[in-house]
Amino acid sequence: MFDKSTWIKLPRNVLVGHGVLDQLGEAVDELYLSGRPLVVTSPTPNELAGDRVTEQFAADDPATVVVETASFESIERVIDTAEREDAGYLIALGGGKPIDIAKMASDHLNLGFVAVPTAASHDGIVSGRSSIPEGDTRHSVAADPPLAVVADTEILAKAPWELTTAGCADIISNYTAVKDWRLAHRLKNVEYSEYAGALSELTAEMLVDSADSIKKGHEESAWIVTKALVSSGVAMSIAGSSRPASGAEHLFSHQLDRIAPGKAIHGHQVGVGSIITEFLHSGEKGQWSDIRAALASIDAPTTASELGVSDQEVIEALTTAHTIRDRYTILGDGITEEAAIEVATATGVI
Ligand SMILES: NC(=O)c1ccc[n+]([C@@H]2O[C@H](COP(=O)([O-])OP(=O)(O)OC[C@H]3O[C@@H](n4cnc5c(N)ncnc54)[C@H](O)[C@@H]3O)[C@@H](O)[C@H]2O)c1
Ligand SMILES: O=P(O)(O)OC[C@@H](O)CO
Ligand SMILES: [Zn+2]
Repeated sequence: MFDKSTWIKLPRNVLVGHGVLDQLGEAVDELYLSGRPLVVTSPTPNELAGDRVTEQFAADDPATVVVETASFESIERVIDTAEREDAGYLIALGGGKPIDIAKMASDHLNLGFVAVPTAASHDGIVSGRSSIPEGDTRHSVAADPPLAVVADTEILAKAPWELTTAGCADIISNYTAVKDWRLAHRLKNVEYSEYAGALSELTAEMLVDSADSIKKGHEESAWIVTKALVSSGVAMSIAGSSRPASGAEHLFSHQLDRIAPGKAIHGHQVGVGSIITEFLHSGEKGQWSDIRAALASIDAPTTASELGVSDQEVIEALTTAHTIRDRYTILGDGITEEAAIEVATATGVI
């Protein structure tokens, strides 16, 4: 008997481009949401674009809640505000933090939410994944994706450049994530989606092919990376997990978040992780140097010192990364300290 089934959750409206923020009201109208919108934002995005968002919903008396940290306390505050203000849906305005918070809160409230990213910093801004630190856990969990994404490249292009290069590096890391996924499929019978794997790889390839156009101050950079972030989010939705975009390089990054908190940002850490894990996959003659060159060409870090972490922190993250999640990767049951030093040295990371 044929017994396969799948449920792919995707945004309905995705607007990317110059000035599309002014079409937010129109994009929301098409979703048949009702009631008051609650804008979930953080201080800088609120200053930059809060009024442009709320004025489009003036007839529905919008409310705003400003959050600062990605925490369960922030999610509680959004839930309480939404209940108190009788919100009908949420609009997340900002970088990854307000979007993750709104994603989790809207899941809890059974309300729809719309994402208005102001930074193209990682592929969580469009995906069905949310990442809120809980105890020792740093990786994402499933949460319904936004019903719509309105990504204004004029705003995204003015965000700090390192956030855009982090978004690019998060996409480049898809190369090794897919290698890890295939490995887990071969060795551990982990379910693999050819469609999601191919889309994720293609997304990384297209971004690298466009690397020459990714330059500070060019709005086209925001356009290229945001389209890639959407595509990577779709790959995760097809897979029903973050597997197409998260392998050992992400385990390494999640460990760095615990060992050296606040020193480097997600995309930059996974980029450096990807150089290392590509070497582990394919050896000296593999494509690790292509990944390193692609990262360098878009101004993303390629070494521990550029990340602002110590060599010892890199080694500790590498040797312990396999323990943090039930996700088989090239790190297998763990690599020794000697192996970690060797690969980090051979790739010039330390
Ligand atoms: N959901 C996922 O799958 C996923 C994946 C990776 C990371 N994350 C999470 O995302 C968060 C990191 O994302 P982030 O770096 O976007 O965080 P963020 O929302 O804190 O934004 C980073 C900084 O950039 C500022 N900013 C945003 N847009 C700006 C703009 N246009 N101009 C000037 N400043 C601007 C913000 O005010 C903030 O200070 C972390 O909490 C991380 O755990 C989630
Ligand atoms: O599930 P994780 O490992 O948090 O990955 C989600 C996202 O960062 C993939 O780019
Ligand atoms: Zn990521």
